[in-house]
Amino acid sequence: MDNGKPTEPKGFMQTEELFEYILKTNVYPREPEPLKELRALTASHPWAVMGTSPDAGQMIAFLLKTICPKKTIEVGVFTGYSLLLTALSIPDDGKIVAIDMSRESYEIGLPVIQKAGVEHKVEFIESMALPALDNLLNNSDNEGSFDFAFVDADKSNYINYHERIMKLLKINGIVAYDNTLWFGSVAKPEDLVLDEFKEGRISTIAFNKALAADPRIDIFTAPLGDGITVCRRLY
Ligand SMILES: C[S@@+](CC[C@H](N)C(=O)[O-])C[C@H]1O[C@@H](n2cnc3c(N)ncnc32)[C@H](O)[C@@H]1O
Ligand SMILES: O=c1cc(-c2ccc(O)cc2)oc2c(O)c(O)ccc12
Repeated sequence: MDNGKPTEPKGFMQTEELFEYILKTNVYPREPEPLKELRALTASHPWAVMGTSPDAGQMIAFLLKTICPKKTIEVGVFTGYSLLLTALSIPDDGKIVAIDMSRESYEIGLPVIQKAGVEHKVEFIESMALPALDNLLNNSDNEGSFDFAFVDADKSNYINYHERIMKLLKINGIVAYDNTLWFGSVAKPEDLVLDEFKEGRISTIAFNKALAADPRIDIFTAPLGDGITVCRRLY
């Protein structure tokens, strides 16, 4: 990464022309106005690249509209692209427990969430994610009560988030993990990977291996954005 910008573009699985084609043909024309507005608002942020890729976002919105979740968790909010798309996709009485250590980032996108009329669905928790998840688990009402979770925070902790989310999700509940291909580095030999991707590559490879071996879940990985792995809790 140079000035916060990774050298590998999003949509690295396709040629740049093909990725642009997908965005122009069916992602941007279907992207709700508030999400366009939030993306534009975030574009000048030095860490804009962290926002969920709109093509992966479209898949998450599709999933959410299919399962109609009443209780969801988001780990890693930033300026709120994935949070707003969740809020726009779940029922009016659905709730999102949204966890991020930075309220400042969340507040950048908050006016757009308010204007879209979906703030009532959001309970924002400013905290490190692990203690926040443990705190949720301290209340036994939360165990096995969530329909959906989206994880897009510090990649080295995904395995720790997974253990907690398995307890918070209902059986048949769904969790989606972003960045499971970490700019394509997971499939490259270490010596061909730029230094700035090496640490994330190691933790992502270990995480992907742990998910593949986890008998509690069904999984698939979609090569959208930076790679997104979707799991369903089986028991
Ligand atoms: C990739 S961004 C999230 C992008 C967001 N999903 C979106 O669509 O814009 C990662 C976020 O995780 C937060 N984060 C990183 N490590 C964290 C931790 N240990 N606990 C809580 N939040 C964390 C950062 O503050 C940052 O806002
Ligand atoms: O370039 C990034 C960096 C992150 C990132 C780094 C460190 C953290 O503690 C959290 C997140 O996340 C990204 C991301 O989610 C993405 O979709 C693209 C790029 C990056």
